[in-house]
This record gives sequence, C-alpha cells and structure tokens, in this order.
Amino acid sequence: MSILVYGAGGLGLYFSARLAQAGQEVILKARSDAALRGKNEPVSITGDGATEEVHGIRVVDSLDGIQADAAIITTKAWQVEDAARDMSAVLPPDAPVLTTQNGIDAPTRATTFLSNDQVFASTVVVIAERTGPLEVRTIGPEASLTVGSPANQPASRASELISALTAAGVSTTWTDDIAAALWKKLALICSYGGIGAALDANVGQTREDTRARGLVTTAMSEVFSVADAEGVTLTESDFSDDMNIYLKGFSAQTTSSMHRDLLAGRPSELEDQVGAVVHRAQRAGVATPVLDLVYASMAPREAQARRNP
Ligand SMILES: NC(=O)C1=CN([C@@H]2O[C@H](COP(=O)(O)OP(=O)(O)OC[C@H]3O[C@@H](n4cnc5c(N)ncnc54)[C@H](OP(=O)(O)O)[C@@H]3O)[C@@H](O)[C@H]2O)C=CC1
Ligand SMILES: CC(C)(CO)C(=O)C(=O)O
Repeated sequence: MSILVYGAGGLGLYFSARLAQAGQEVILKARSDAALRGKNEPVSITGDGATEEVHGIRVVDSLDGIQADAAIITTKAWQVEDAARDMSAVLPPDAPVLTTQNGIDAPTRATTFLSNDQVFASTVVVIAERTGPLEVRTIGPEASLTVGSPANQPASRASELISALTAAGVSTTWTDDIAAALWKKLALICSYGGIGAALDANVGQTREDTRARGLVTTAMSEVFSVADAEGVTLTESDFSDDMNIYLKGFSAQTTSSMHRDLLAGRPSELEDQVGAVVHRAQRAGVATPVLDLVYASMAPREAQARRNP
C-alpha cells in the first residue's frame, strides 16, 4: 500500500519509520530542512536507547505527481486545513485520510477540502519528538491508536490502512464513537497540560502538590461538563481512566507538547486544546473558571509566539 504521511515532525517521522519498516511504500511530505536533507537520507528513529536507520522512505517537498492509496495527516492542528487542501489535489476521492491531532477540530478542518466519508479521526498515545531533520526519538511504548469515522463510515472503508498500522506494530482499535474518544483525550491533555503550562510544572510536580492536583482534577471535570453540553457521552469510568493516566500512567518528568511549545515561545496548540473547550463552554453557558484562567494566562504568550514564529 502507498501511504502519504503529511508532516515530518515527531509523529510523522514515527509513523513513516514504522510503516516503512513493515514494508509499506511511504511518501513523507516534509518541508524546509527535512525535505532538502531527506532526498537521499534515511529516517533515524531512537527508542529504548537504540537507534535504527530506516531507508526507502520517499521524502518530498511537493505533492506534484504523487499517487497514494491513503494518507495520515501529522501536522499540528492549525495546519490540517492546508494539508487537506494540498492532498485533495492528488488523492483519489475514496482514499482514507487519518487525522492524528489532539483536540476535537482536526476532522472538521480536514473536511473543508476532503469528503466527509474519506476522513477518519484518531487519538494517538505515544511520545515522539523530532530531534533533528528526519530524526525522531520516542519515549515509552510504541504508539496505540483509537480510530473512528466522524461520518459514521464503517471500519471496512479504512481497513487496509488500519491493517498496515497494526502490522507496523501500532496497536489500533476501532471505535464507533470517535467524538467521545477525542473529548476523553482532550480532557486529559487540557487538564494536566493546561495546568502544567500555567504553573510551568511537570506531571510529578502537579501530582505532589495538593492544590495543583486539585486544579488538574477540576480542569478535567470542566472538560467533561462541556463535552456533556455538546451531547458527547462520557462516563464516570472515562473520568477515572483519565485520572489514572495522570496519577499513575505518566512518568514524573512528563510535560505536554502544548506546555513545551508555550514555554519555548513557539506557536502551540493552546487554541485547539484549552481554547476549543473555553469557547464552547461560553457558547453553552457552562462555567469553566479554571480553564478560563489557564487560557487567559497563556493567550498573550501564544499571541507573541505567533507574531515571532
Ligand atoms: N508527538 C507526539 O508524541 C504526539 C503528537 N500528537 C499530536 O499530533 C500532532 C503532530 O504533533 P507533532 O508531530 O509532535 O508536531 P510537530 O510540530 O513535531 O510536527 C508537525 C510537522 O508538520 C510539518 N508541517 C506543517 N505544515 C506542513 C506543510 N504544509 N508541508 C509539510 N510539512 C508541514 C511541520 O513542519 P515545520 O517543522 O517545517 O514547521 C512539522 O514538522 C499534534 O496535533 C499533536 O498534538 C498526539 C499524540 C502524540
Ligand atoms: C499525552 C501525550 C503526551 C502523548 O500521547 C500528548 O498527546 C501530548 O503531550 O500532546
């Protein structure tokens, strides 16, 4: 199968490497340094102290003349529309396209230029960081994905892509309620990531401090309340799952990518994560005082980063 991976950052390099190692034909849409260097170079993937060089990935900086059977969008959330526009010119209309972004808006953004039926969404659990052009480092286990169709398409429409991911060692589960899966993940990253960013504290530090832990817990329940107002069904056991990941699943040093980007002065996914919740809360008349404060305290930093990217 020929798979277009769009965006050579942490997640894009990770998927490209694993899919190519499993024998898939991978086209990686990169830009800037990664595209220029990548013409004749392998992708290097480091995890568990070992580095593997993966050859055979076709790195391109333009989709002109590209043919692919499926695509995975691995840009940041605010770049999904551009990616979708670009690939809509070359993909067959029935080719499945998988979004991987945190937040809840990526599938809608993708359908600005792609058909509802071909866009599949996923939540991704992995820690993959781009460490240089065509270099990625993973921390912890291989990725696991929950995949579904916002347009209620059957799994069979994306079965070849799902099989390719599974064969590449990425455990992939199908869900009939992808909206719930996206909101559940959003509740996790918005809460520990939002409070972590506002306090500049890692997971270990917010977990150990009673007041900070209370803020994470309240922020999480605020996201659940907004999901409820949006008609998304999340259960108490979903809340416990998220709390367990925060309290027991993450290593103490963990910070969210939104936190790291904000603190480094880079454009972040603040709008797509905390912003997406507080704006919906306002429209639905749901009180989210903790997340409002996180958003208000981080928005000036975000605006500054976007003035000087
Ligand atoms: N990394 C992870 O472990 C996880 C990430 N996610 C989610 O996955 C998404 C991607 O995250 P991550 O990989 O960390 O982000 P990165 O910023 O590392 O990667 C995004 C990449 O997309 C590239 N890109 C953007 N627009 C284009 C374009 N038009 N053409 C070519 N390349 C483009 C960027 O290029 P350039 O560098 O030139 O800007 C960048 O390399 C986010 O929504 C994140 O929340 C979810 C779970 C885990
Ligand atoms: C939860 C985590 C670390 C990995 O899945 C993530 O998605 C992020 O920080 O953006």
